[in-house]
Amino acid sequence: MSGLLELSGLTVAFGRRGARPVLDGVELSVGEGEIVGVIGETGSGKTTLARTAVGLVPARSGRVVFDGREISGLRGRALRAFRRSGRLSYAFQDPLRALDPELTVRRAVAEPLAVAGDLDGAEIAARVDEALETVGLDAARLGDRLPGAISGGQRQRVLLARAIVTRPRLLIADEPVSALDASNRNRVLRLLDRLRTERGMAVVVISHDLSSLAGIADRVAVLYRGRVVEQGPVREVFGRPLHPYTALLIASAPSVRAEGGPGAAALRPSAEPPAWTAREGCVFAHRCPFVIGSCRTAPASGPVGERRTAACHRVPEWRGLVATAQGPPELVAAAGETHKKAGRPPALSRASEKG
Ligand SMILES: Nc1ncnc2c1ncn2[C@@H]1O[C@H](COP(=O)(O)OP(=O)(O)OP(=O)(O)O)[C@@H](O)[C@H]1O
Repeated sequence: MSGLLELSGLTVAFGRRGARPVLDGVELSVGEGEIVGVIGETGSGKTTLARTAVGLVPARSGRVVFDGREISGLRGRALRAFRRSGRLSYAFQDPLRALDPELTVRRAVAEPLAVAGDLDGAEIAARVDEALETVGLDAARLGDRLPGAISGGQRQRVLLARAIVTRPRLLIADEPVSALDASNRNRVLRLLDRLRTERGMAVVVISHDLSSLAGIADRVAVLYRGRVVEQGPVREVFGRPLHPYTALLIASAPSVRAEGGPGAAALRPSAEPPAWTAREGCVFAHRCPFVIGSCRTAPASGPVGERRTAACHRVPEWRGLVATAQGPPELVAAAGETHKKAGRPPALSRASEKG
């Protein structure tokens, strides 16, 4: 059965020919009413994935199919008409930059409907009130304010109201909670869950915050350097990651780490700079403590069980190596170390990458 949104072999590159793709053969499917999380470190391509899916960035190759129609092939007027329809909606990452500072809340939310041109003024006003109410904002009190005169949490909800005012079948929300405090974060997450339950709306949530996704996502896709290295049901992926990169991400997020799962020290990547371009092999090979020859030369992909994929040649044997500390010497050495610094381990910062 095909999903509502199907990305297949999606490759995107910016700039000169031959530049390393920002997205490289991405496969992702989102079903009706499903919540899918996309996680990965800064620069892994999450926003580019969202922007390509909604037609803001052209794909170099591969396909984006929404509701049975190929979007990646649309150009000019046909693409504009599809985007105006608002059936596939995108809530941008940064509300302060995404909202016009000179448009009141009411006008900002009304804009997608005004652009679509299907409704008269009274109908638009009613839909705007409905959208603001859905996100828990008081239209009478806040409707005439400018973005600069409301709180960060309210701005985030205005952005969501604007994204759902067209009653989309799928919403892609780019880091919808990253700038919010705990209470606003929970409010926005509950809202996304409610939209799915009450309207059957599918949601793709891009987030750095694994614990947020653990609470609402059905499935999760892990992006690293433009490739989906693992995907599957969120409980399974967070509970028993099958790609060493996923394990590293999760080990660095104690709030979602399963009891007894490998710690970040045991997974500390090799500090060696990459000696090859990872186009053919695994994109994590240059950082992976479990690397073997084939990781550098052959793509590893494919299903691991019915609903999971993990692009790793050493699934599941690397997990056994961690458990018994019988891995390669650098792993055993790494396993004996502890990260003295609190917070994000150096392994996940872009500074540690040279390739
Ligand atoms: N329009 C563009 N032109 C050139 N390079 C771009 C463009 N957009 C994105 N990139 C590059 O593509 C890579 C992926 O960027 P992207 O914003 O998709 O990552 P991300 O995972 O969303 O990061 P973050 O979590 O920081 O938002 C980065 O190296 C970025 O500099």
